[in-house]
Amino acid sequence: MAKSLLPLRPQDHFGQLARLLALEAAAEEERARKSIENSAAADQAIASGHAINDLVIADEFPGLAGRTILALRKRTMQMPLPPHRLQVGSPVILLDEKQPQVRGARGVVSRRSAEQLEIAVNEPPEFESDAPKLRLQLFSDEVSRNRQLQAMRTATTVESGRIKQLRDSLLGETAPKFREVKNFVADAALDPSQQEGVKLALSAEDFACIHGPPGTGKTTTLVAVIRQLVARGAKVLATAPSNLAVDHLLEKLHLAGVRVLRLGHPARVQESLHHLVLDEQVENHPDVAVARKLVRDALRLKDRAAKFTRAKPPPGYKQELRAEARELFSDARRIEAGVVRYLLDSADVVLATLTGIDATVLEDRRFDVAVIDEAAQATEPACWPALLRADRVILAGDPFQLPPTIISPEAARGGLARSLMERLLETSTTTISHRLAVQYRMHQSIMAFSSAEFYEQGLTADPSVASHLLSDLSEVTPTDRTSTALEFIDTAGAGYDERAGSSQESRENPQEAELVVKLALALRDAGVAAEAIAIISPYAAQVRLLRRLLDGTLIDVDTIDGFQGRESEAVIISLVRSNATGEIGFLADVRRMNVAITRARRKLIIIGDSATIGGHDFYARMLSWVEREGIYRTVWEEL
Ligand SMILES: Nc1ncnc2c1ncn2[C@@H]1O[C@H](COP(=O)(O)OP(=O)(O)OP(=O)(O)O)[C@@H](O)[C@H]1O
Repeated sequence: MAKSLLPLRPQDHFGQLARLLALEAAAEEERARKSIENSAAADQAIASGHAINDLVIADEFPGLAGRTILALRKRTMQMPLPPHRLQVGSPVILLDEKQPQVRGARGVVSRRSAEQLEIAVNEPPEFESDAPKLRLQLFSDEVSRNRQLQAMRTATTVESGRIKQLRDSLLGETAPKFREVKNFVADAALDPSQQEGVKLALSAEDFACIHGPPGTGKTTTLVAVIRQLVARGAKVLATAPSNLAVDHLLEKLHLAGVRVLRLGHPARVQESLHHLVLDEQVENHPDVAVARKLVRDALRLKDRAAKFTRAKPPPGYKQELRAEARELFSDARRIEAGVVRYLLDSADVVLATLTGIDATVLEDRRFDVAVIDEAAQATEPACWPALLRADRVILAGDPFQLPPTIISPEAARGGLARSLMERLLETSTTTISHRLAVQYRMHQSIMAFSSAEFYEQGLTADPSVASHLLSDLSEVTPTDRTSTALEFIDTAGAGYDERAGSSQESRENPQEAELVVKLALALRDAGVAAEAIAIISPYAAQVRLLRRLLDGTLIDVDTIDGFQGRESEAVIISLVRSNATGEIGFLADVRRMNVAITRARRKLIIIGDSATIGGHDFYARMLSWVEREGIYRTVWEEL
């Protein structure tokens, strides 16, 4: 997107975002529709594990919050399910195989075993045929897109009140205001930079950003912000784009004794935190036992109505049974709604993913402050449902790590990949952001390059980590490898050529993979716990290959995107690219590489071909960093 001049006009800005969202929706739906309507694509979806066919409903029983759980099995009951990619929490659609174009039942996978998948649906499906053969497949999340569009429409048209004021400041129409913080009690556990971040957040009357480079305790700081807000009587809506990030906040707030309530499908929340989820608390509320009985009665009535397949019931009788069932369902919902309201009133902090801000649950409830963690990974439209519900907003994140994932290249080029936080940081002329300065993860040599490239040399390593090495761990034998923090192993000239992976969409480098395995096992043999070693690569095909090679070792192998937000004592990065033309593909997105090189605590080994990557300025500087701070080796020394 061309750098927008402020102020942005609401019509133009939201109109443009809505267009980009439509492009993204079209790209997503194209993918999903292809595999629903076209039988060849459906076969492909089944072959690739995105769908399972020939299923029947083996059981149907009431789930949490008035939902129904359908247990699905292969028609031949004893047959195990084929290998598939439907995970607990995946959005799915259940279709009649004969009539896939007829609207199916949407739900979420709630449990999986070798023979059975359970899905939670809001309404039990009503298929035309009696014993339909069913297909279950992954489906895109239309509900959340509609919520975003609706929120942007409201933000466009609002003409007065707090929503308008906040919108105007976020669009640069008015300057964001800050006030002096009275009675600020510094939290002794925080470092001075984190305390400054807390102070800035508390002083914001409109919005403020906490910029948290890798390992700087962004979540720790946010928790401190939220605790102080709650102590001052505020109600807070705390959100993030991913369930993982929301759970991380939830756990820390709960441990700090804050009264929290987590919205969202329990299947998507970490098991140890289930007792903090709204649905679970609703379920344990005494009033809900009554509602549950109503749901059971309703299902029984529906069942009776469905049994009249041959015997002819008196006219209208079937409809009557169904109507009665519907009424019971609705009574059950009304009882639950009362319990939900009570639980929401009792919490000081309500947590949800950005897409999980559900108006049917929250109704028109407003909060004093909305907090958005990992804000640099959320698209701007994704933030608006949260923004509309609060008087003030605190965004936390790091725009120099991975941006939101967008599948339509056109939408990405148009600016959908640019987060609200990035836009605010780039366009603000006043101090709206505080960057945290002390990191608690990396040895100082590992930190140095990222600090210079992305944070204007603004990071320092806390003394507790500044010089820590693998060899300082009692179980680790000191070796050349465990007593140094940083190495680059250059494969240039060794003929370790990259090739297309089996799916043709990704790349792999088998010889490099073998070297990676050798290095990882050497670390393990020196006493480093397998769980403390991680291997990351930009390419999914290389990750698949490495996982195969390291099967059964407990060494973690993941893509860079999958490893964002995590850390490991030792990290090996496999860069993969090695070709005669110096083509580096999406390694050119240096933010991805920033994530990769900032995951290691005590040891980072990078393996790559300097002849392929060295033509790119960033990688040329990266090679000098290793020569300055660490050890540069050629692959010949490893053979
Ligand atoms: N002031 C501090 N003193 C000591 N340790 C700290 C401090 N702040 C954070 N840490 C430690 O740093 C680590 C990272 O903190 P936290 O989980 O808050 O960061 P994060 O925001 O999740 O990090 P990142 O953004 O890098 O993923 C934790 O182990 C935490 O205990």
